[in-house]
Amino acid sequence: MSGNSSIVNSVLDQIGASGHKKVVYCNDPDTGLKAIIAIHDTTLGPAIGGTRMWNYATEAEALEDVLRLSRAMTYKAAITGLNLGGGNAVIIGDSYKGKSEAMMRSYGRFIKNLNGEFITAEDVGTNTRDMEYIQMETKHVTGVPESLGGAGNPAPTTAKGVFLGIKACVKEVFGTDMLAGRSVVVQGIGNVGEHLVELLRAENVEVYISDINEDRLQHVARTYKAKPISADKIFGINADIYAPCALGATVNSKTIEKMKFAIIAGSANNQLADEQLHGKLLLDKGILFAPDYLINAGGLISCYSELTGYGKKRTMQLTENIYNATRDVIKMSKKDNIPTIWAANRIAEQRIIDIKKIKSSF
Ligand SMILES: NC(=O)c1ccc[n+]([C@@H]2O[C@H](COP(=O)([O-])OP(=O)(O)OC[C@H]3O[C@@H](n4cnc5c(N)ncnc54)[C@H](O)[C@@H]3O)[C@@H](O)[C@H]2O)c1
Repeated sequence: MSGNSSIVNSVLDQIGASGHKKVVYCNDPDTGLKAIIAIHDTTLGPAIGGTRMWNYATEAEALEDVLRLSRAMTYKAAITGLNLGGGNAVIIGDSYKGKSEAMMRSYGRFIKNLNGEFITAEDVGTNTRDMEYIQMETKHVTGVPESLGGAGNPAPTTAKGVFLGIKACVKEVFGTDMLAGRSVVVQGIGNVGEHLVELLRAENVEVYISDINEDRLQHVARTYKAKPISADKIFGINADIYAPCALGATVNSKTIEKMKFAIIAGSANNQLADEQLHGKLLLDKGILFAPDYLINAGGLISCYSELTGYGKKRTMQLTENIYNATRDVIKMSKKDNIPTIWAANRIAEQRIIDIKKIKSSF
């Protein structure tokens, strides 16, 4: 009995400490679905966020990931000026072997039961086909194929935003945003990473790539004339920019110590293992960090356009704004001598505070 209550306490404490509104555990033995949906904040609008399918070693690891991812979505929507809240979901399992139509539709029914409080889209381990299955059960899904009236895979728009974030940082560090001759390490060349490699190579950037999927690595290397490197080489390499496009927490005390990069700018969510500690370490070491949730907002913008019926033109306008928004964050960080992630957090939090006030005024 005491063991059970300590588990409950630790889960609820964790949810409370991160400021979450609601966490839903989904279990369907018939389809093998085990998922967690986390809703962080809905001040600005319904919570939106991807569904990640990953083979987590433990449920505790899955919970920690979904809590971190959903909080980041709140900040992403807020700083991008969208009327959306933050949420996210994880499905525990192997996305290559453990997925089925029934599982995705079952998951869609759990989302349906949230009555619009949570809207989902693709993330690591899920794709437009999965969103199509979810849409068979609920309308609260985006990133469905264009042939079904959706905006399609958000990854190309995400990559475009990351590319512009990189340019804004290069302008700051090197005095020009011309990328030719610069070098970038892209870690993870999946949906977003591959598009980013394409954009960088089109500007004659020297691109190093790394991925745990060897076939993909060789394919992308051949297609774009990028240089494959092994995972253990990433943090020692002499390149201008590190673009994390796989999973989070790759910027930590161990990796920062080895880094010779001038800039970190990529698509992965929650790149800093600890925003307070590692934000400060990067500032002290003179490495410019582009806040991940700011520069990877292109995908969210694409999903927002799908929800609101905005066209591609508006999606591109909002995505292009990532360049100036990144410059503004860098400016605030320099003026107040604070890490860029703290500056971004301030801007995002202020918008939520302001909108909360107007919502409670009448
Ligand atoms: N897809 C989007 O529009 C979008 C939007 C915002 C943020 N993100 C974030 O960007 C990242 C990439 O998303 P994606 O959609 O391209 O996912 P994806 O699953 O298509 O690609 C991820 C790639 O990373 C590789 N990988 C995993 N672990 C690795 C490791 N340790 N080292 C090297 N490679 C590794 C995988 O093999 C895969 O090729 C994720 O963190 C995701 O949350 C994606």
